[in-house]
Amino acid sequence: MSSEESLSSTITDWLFINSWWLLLPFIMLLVVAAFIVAFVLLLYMISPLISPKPLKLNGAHVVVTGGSSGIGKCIAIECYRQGAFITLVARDETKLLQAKKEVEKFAINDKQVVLCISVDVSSDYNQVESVIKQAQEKLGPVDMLVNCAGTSVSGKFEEVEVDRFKKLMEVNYLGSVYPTRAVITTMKERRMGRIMFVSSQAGQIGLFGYTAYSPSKFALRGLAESLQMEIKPYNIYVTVAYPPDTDTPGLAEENKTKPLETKLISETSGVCQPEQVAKIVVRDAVQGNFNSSVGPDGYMLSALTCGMSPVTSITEALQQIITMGLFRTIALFYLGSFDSIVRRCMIQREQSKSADKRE
Ligand SMILES: NC(=O)C1=CN([C@@H]2O[C@H](COP(=O)(O)OP(=O)(O)OC[C@H]3O[C@@H](n4cnc5c(N)ncnc54)[C@H](OP(=O)(O)O)[C@@H]3O)[C@@H](O)[C@H]2O)C=CC1
Ligand SMILES: CCCCCCCCCCCCCCCC(=O)[C@@H](N)CO
Repeated sequence: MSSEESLSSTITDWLFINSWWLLLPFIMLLVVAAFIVAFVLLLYMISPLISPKPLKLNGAHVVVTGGSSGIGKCIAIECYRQGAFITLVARDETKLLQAKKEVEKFAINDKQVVLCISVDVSSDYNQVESVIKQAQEKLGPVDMLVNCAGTSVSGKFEEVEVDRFKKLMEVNYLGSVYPTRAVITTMKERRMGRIMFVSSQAGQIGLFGYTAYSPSKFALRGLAESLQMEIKPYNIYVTVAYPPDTDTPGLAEENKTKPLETKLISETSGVCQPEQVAKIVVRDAVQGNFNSSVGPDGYMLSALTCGMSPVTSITEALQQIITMGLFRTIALFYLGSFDSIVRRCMIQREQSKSADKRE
């Protein structure tokens, strides 16, 4: 007896059936079921990967908090030159008016408007809600909200004043929650919209000197992920931007008190121009990409820290799946070099301290 015959007879014996072909319908049923299961699984895998329809910026109303300076101002310009109507939000009115003039230079038609609103985005929700309402009355419902208002403090943990920890959480985190809360209901009703949170590379990796700043930027990621899951069925897309050091008045201010360690470590991913950052993050928000990174280090950091964040394209998913192990290996070398920077700086400080004492 051949092995095939023995197998079929074993099966038929076992099932008390004399002719194996009686099993054919069941086998076919099994095959069909397996196909259906595979198809459903594939649909499940693909469904989060379907890219949204890009937002048309021409004629759209874009609100930019922190729009009077640095990255925010460049984001406003980038949207304006694509035909958007802009609301700039910040505290200082003179800076706002100055920025409005700069943005207006990039008009592409004579209907475009730049509106300025002076408010502290972090202090009182009702105030933020009422100014957003005013802006919507003048320029229509908000199509895209860019949460860029923010500030930074760097210094060793024990040297940062205690109230700074609270301040940074208020401005960088709550200052993004409040404007978002003020626009979300209308966006859900209209079943469209984009919300951008400007985090930082320091919102993907905790670094020496950023014990107050990093947590406020990490927090935005948690907010963004949770919110995205809630509002995706309403066709609203969230983008988190992670820029490296960027040449702005904010960075110049931060550099005045930045520890040497923080400077040396941050140099790894260099300094970008705000125009370049604005181009990339606006493009990603328009496309509805959840993640927006700048530069090669930014790309690696984002792939490495994608965790359970949503994906918005098949290419992105494949890149993450393939590169994760490799990038973790590279990251270990970076971490080693950061540790050695910190150790060298400490030794140098101690040596110069003891030299001072001897004098
Ligand atoms: N520059 C960099 O290296 C990087 C910056 N980032 C982030 O990008 C964002 C912009 O940074 P950058 O362009 O450097 O900053 P700038 O300091 O140049 O500009 C900050 C803007 O935010 C506004 N702002 C600050 N606090 C408030 C507040 N409480 N209410 C309303 N508006 C406020 C400022 O106006 P006013 O003071 O008048 O209110 C200004 O328009 C920040 O969130 C920052 O953390 C991320 C990575 C790198
Ligand atoms: C494969 C792994 C690659 C790892 C690369 C790591 C690079 C780390 C550099 C971090 C730079 C942080 C800049 C923060 C900028 C900022 O937010 C402030 N300037 C705001 O004012």
